[in-house]
Amino acid sequence: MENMRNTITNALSDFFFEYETPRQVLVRSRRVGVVCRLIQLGVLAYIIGWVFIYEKGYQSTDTAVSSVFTKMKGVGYTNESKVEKVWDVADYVFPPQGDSSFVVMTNYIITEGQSLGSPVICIFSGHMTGVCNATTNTCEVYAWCPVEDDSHIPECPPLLISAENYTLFIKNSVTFPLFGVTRSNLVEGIDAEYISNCLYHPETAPLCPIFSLGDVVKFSGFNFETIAKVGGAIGIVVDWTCNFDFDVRHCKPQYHFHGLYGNPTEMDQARASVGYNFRYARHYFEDGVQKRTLLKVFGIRIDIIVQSLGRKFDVIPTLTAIGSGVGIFGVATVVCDLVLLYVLPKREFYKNMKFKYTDHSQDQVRIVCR
Ligand SMILES: Nc1ncnc2c1ncn2[C@@H]1O[C@H](COP(=O)(O)OP(=O)(O)OP(=O)(O)O)[C@@H](O)[C@H]1O
Repeated sequence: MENMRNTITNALSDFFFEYETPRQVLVRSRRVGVVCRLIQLGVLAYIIGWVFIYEKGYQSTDTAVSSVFTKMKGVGYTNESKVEKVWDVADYVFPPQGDSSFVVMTNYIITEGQSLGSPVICIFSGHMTGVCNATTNTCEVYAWCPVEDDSHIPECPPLLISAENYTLFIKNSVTFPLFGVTRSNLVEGIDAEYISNCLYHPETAPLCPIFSLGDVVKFSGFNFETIAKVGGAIGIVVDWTCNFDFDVRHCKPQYHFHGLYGNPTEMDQARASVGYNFRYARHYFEDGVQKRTLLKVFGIRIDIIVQSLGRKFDVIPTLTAIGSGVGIFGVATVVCDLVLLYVLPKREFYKNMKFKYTDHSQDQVRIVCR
């Protein structure tokens, strides 16, 4: 009992009144010294250059919630078979509400005066009447007639080639909820007077929110005449990459243009379905008969895509980055130890210096000095 009490007392006094510190072995070797310092330098460069400066590991990040409005302007003119028509924004934009994704009609095939009369024989999709002719091998369908003839797409030039001069106004607002910041693409200095005179250009007017359709097509790498004839899709990316360690006034949008579908090389690969089109009908009554004008619309579909990344200094990511950097410094010690103990000619000598061997009973006990 007495022995046990003494043992516990000794253990407690050892625990509270002793301090252990690792023993260091100082190796005077140029080779190991240079290897170790080079690795440490590499790790330091990685932490400062990559983690802190390039990846900005000292900042927390957030993406924005956003809304986009668009408005097209411009007038088109056609003169088909001596029938003159003026096309304004209410005629050539689908849908007209100013969505972030819309189509600007650049070419069309029009079928006017279609009606649903008594059952007629049409080689077109319709409702089967059940009346068939065994001699001609045809069945009657109830459909809109006369049927559309889309075997020839107007070209040289496409009917609304003047769409090249239409202008697009983009209104975009973004909010970074984590940082409580809201920004609009009508940034400081973009006032009513500026908007009424400016036209976007990547170098001379990079913040102007008015874009010429011809420029949008050109910047996305398309040929206007080709895309106008058969249709295609273009993405306008509004990029908000902002560093909120600086004044929010420096948080400004950048515009990028991407051809999404319909460039000439894609068209060669996708012969089965070239371009982009859809059908649209305008209904009316004439002498009490329901009629419609059918349009097969070829157009440029524009998708406005908002991309955002906000950054701001934060203690937690900073400490995490420093902590992981300090941890990586341990790599230098491991590599240098390997060189020292297994590569150098005097490795046995260093091994003896680093490890202390004791003869305890039969087994060799190795004491590691760090
Ligand atoms: N597609 C566009 N091309 C050129 N300018 C445009 C375009 N859309 C709008 N604008 C101009 O931008 C400004 C703001 O447009 P907003 O739609 O907010 O106002 P508005 O007075 O209702 O426009 P609108 O001129 O269509 O009546 C107006 O001066 C307008 O003329």
